[in-house]
Amino acid sequence: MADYEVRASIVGLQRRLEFPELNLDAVALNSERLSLGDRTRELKVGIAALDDEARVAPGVQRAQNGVVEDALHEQVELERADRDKGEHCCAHALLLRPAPMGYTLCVLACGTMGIAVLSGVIESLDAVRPNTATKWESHSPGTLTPTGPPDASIPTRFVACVAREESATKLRAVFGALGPLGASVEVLASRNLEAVQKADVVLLCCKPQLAHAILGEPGIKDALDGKLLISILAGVTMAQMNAWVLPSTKVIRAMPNTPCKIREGMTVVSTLPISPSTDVDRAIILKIFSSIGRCRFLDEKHFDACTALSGSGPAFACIFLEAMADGGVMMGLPRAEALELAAQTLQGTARMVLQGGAHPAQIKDAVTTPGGCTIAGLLAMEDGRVRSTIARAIQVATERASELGQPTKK
Ligand SMILES: NC(=O)C1=CN([C@@H]2O[C@H](COP(=O)(O)OP(=O)(O)OC[C@H]3O[C@@H](n4cnc5c(N)ncnc54)[C@H](OP(=O)(O)O)[C@@H]3O)[C@@H](O)[C@H]2O)C=CC1
Ligand SMILES: O=C(O)[C@@H]1CCC=N1
Repeated sequence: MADYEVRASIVGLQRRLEFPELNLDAVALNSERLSLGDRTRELKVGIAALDDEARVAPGVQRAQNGVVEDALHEQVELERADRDKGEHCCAHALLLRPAPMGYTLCVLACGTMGIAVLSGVIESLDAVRPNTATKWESHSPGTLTPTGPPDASIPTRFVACVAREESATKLRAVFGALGPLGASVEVLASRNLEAVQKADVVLLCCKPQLAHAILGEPGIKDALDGKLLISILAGVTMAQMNAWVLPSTKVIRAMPNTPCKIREGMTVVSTLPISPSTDVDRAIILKIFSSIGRCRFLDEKHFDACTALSGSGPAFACIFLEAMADGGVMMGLPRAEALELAAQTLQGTARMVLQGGAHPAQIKDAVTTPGGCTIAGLLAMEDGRVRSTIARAIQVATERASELGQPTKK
């Protein structure tokens, strides 16, 4: 036994003990190495001993009382054949994991939406708005400005991965322009496995038809083991994704939209399955999406409709916006002013609904003077069947969303 301990000490210090599954950064057979102060937060430190709790206890005690108070403690029992002696030995290791200091968020396939979400999150972390209340499901817009002790549900390290080097170069410029935190984003091209390995939480933002191939790349399944995988893909179901990853991977769907980029997004998140990590996962998801707009949970069965309404919605809203501006231009308004008037009018009206709680019909009626110009315009719109046209657009888009990421019908 003693031989083993000495050997463990030497091996441990020189090449991380012979327990690779522990992935220790340092090993202590006594408390000396634990006097590393704050550096222990960045290290996984193991105390190993052999079947001799008495010898471990003093070091453990000191560690708990002093240096890494809030570290996560985990008792692990190890068995190894002692090759020197041909014996089967047992070792106990107490792992002192670093206190959580945030996590690594990987945006896998960081295109239009990946950039929108990641830029929004980074800007929210950078924002200094001391009096802004934390925003959860029903408030907007929000901020992730960290106050007080480090929050394990806030991302602190970022990896973005794309297919092509030219996209990576573009991404570095886009994120670099956001300031120091943006510049810290690690951008990789064609290195999906490495990106996923580095991550604690993966936001999958590829085209729906690419998901199977990307998740099926060698090593990706294992790299996702136990991790939270948030997919923003239209049409690709949880059942599909669950079949493409290990059972230990926690798959969630989210449907954000492009206004996330300016932290005015609308994101719907699928209801979380109950698991030991539900609360943590919920906090992580809310911190991401509430920081970049509104966020609400809905059952997955509604996802195709949400994809059409809020995912595609910015495109539909812009048709209406452009049309209003065109009308102004037709009547002689300069283009820029017409666009400003239309955009601010839509924004103000939407805020009356969201913030003031007004019903759209109330707002419409309040504007509509009997015999006035508004009713004249409204009737012209009804003649053009604007309402049913817009509603049908959502219907058709929903139907199309349900086909995305599905095998093509012959
Ligand atoms: N656009 C929107 O408004 C919304 C889109 N969505 C969903 O988001 C997803 C992405 O859409 P969007 O952002 O518009 O798409 P983009 O085409 O803008 O982005 C796709 C990204 O995938 C990368 N990519 C392609 N192949 C690979 C690969 N093999 N490995 C890693 N990365 C790869 C591309 O990299 P490269 O540039 O190097 O080719 C690009 O960065 C879709 O599933 C869509 O349904 C959801 C809500 C709204
Ligand atoms: O058009 C699309 O397929 C994606 C999904 C939602 C918005 N854009």
